[in-house]
Amino acid sequence: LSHQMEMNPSSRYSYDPVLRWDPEVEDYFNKAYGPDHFARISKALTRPSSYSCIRVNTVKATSDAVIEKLTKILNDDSEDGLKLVQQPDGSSSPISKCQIPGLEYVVLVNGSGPHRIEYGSELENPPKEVLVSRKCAEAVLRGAQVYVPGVLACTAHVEKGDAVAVCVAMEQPGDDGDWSVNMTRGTTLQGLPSDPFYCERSGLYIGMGTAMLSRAGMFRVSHGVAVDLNNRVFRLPSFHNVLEGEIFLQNLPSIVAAHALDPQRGERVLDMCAAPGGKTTAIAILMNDEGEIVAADRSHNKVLDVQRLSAEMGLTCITTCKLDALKSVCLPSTLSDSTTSVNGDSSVSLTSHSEVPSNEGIASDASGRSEAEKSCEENASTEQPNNGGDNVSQSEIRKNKGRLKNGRGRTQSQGGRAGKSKGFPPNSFDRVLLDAPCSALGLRPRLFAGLETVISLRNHGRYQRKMFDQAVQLVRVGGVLVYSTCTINPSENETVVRYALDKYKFLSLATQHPRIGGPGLVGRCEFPDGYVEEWLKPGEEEMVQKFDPSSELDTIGFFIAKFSVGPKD
Ligand SMILES: C[S@@+](CC[C@H](N)C(=O)[O-])C[C@H]1O[C@@H](n2cnc3c(N)ncnc32)[C@H](O)[C@@H]1O
Repeated sequence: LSHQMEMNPSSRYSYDPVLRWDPEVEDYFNKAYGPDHFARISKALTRPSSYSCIRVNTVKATSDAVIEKLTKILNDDSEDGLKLVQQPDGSSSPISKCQIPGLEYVVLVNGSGPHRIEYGSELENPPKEVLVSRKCAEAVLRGAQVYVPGVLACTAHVEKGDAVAVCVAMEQPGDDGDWSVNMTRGTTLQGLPSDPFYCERSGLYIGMGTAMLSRAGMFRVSHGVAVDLNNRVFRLPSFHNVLEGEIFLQNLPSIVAAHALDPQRGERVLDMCAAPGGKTTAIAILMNDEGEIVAADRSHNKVLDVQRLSAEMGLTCITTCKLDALKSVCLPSTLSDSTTSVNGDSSVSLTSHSEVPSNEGIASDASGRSEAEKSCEENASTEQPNNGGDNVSQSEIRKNKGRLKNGRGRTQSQGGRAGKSKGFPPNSFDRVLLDAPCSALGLRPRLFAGLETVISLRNHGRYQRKMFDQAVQLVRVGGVLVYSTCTINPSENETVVRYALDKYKFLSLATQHPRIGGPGLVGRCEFPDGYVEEWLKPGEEEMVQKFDPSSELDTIGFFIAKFSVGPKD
């Protein structure tokens, strides 16, 4: 295949990635979905959704006002990011209100692609190239620019202003079975078959652009745009710095998860794995900022991200704390007198910055968590769509901004510190959201999935079941518990629901509004090693929402289960 692509420039200089899976994982997903369906899911994962989804902060703005402002920006020649999505004939606007009942405050901005790009590729005269990391390419496919840190290699003699083709360096299998990108940053490409990654980057070209720096500059400076990618395979808007505080870029299923919780004004809600706060703020807006939402996360720095986002959106009903979801429940006897009350809850104490390890990585290692737990957490933190820049999350951008200007709200009032919680008494919340850290195998676009094994996938499920055991104790009788993930892996979705329903007889699946996702998987799976996994029972599949990346809705892969909590006795 590589040889053919080498000989045929039009297939070499194209975008047609094949997602690599661990063979046992591929077998498992083939069994779960059927080979054809899984092939479609796999293909869909390599592409971004065809639209961006914006949740309007209705506490500050209306969707009509936001549409008007975005349209103005779209027609402003200086706003390159949004101009990208303008229809070629300029006839119909790419901006519209979501038509799903109850989600009219969500604004959709259509992108386009895949486009055929003319790379000017003659065999004797190949285009100059810039090779970027996979993470950089995934961000670029979502609308980001090509930033300097993402560049790995470049053709010799590239000067500022040159036309360059941008392609992706993918992980390759090594002799030891591990995957890696074996390339020294700064490598010179010749455009010849003898180049590193020459065959491997066939079919992995994401656009044509203008070099903003010379080759030497790309590897000398530490930040800035390396290539202005003005001719892209996928054209999606970048909302970097656009209408801050009034809008939040969020995947549609995440917005639906907040609706599934059905929070009511004045209630007390716990968001157990809250950072960076996308669903927390969605819940707060549904509650019209009335009541109390406790937003917890085990990472101190990520808790600060939630604080910043809440402040930016002007939401005051959100209380944040650093808390390990595996230790969320405390018995009243464990509450010491010395704890400081935050929003009237004596189980939460403010922690001085010095008490919190400054290096989360070191803290994590010291906590003795398994590799699966750690990778689960790292993956999950990328759920937020990132159109803002290469390898720089929106929360990172916000953090930097926070350093420059002091926003109002809790960030300031708590001096940028996250209160450390000792947990909460049983039955102390009306509703709990467990948006669990997961393998993130639903996120799009994804160009590589080879690192997960069937064992790591099962371990994610084990970690989530432990969190569920805590969550279920914290919801009062008559309350609601919502469990969600951004993965297509049944071990983290249907299997967790089966576990929950079998173990806690007082739980029942509840109807979700809106319900726009598809059904869950019914049945069981027997693995070659004898391990058996149980999924849903007939009748339960229509009660959950499973967002299929290959379906017409064109969303990320996502799963939502809603439970009503009956008498616990
Ligand atoms: C899927 S993300 C949450 C996304 C968030 N709900 C949102 O919508 O913006 C999962 C989060 O779980 C956190 N996390 C992982 N393990 C945790 C634990 N043991 N306790 C609390 N939080 C944890 C991670 O730091 C990460 O921020």
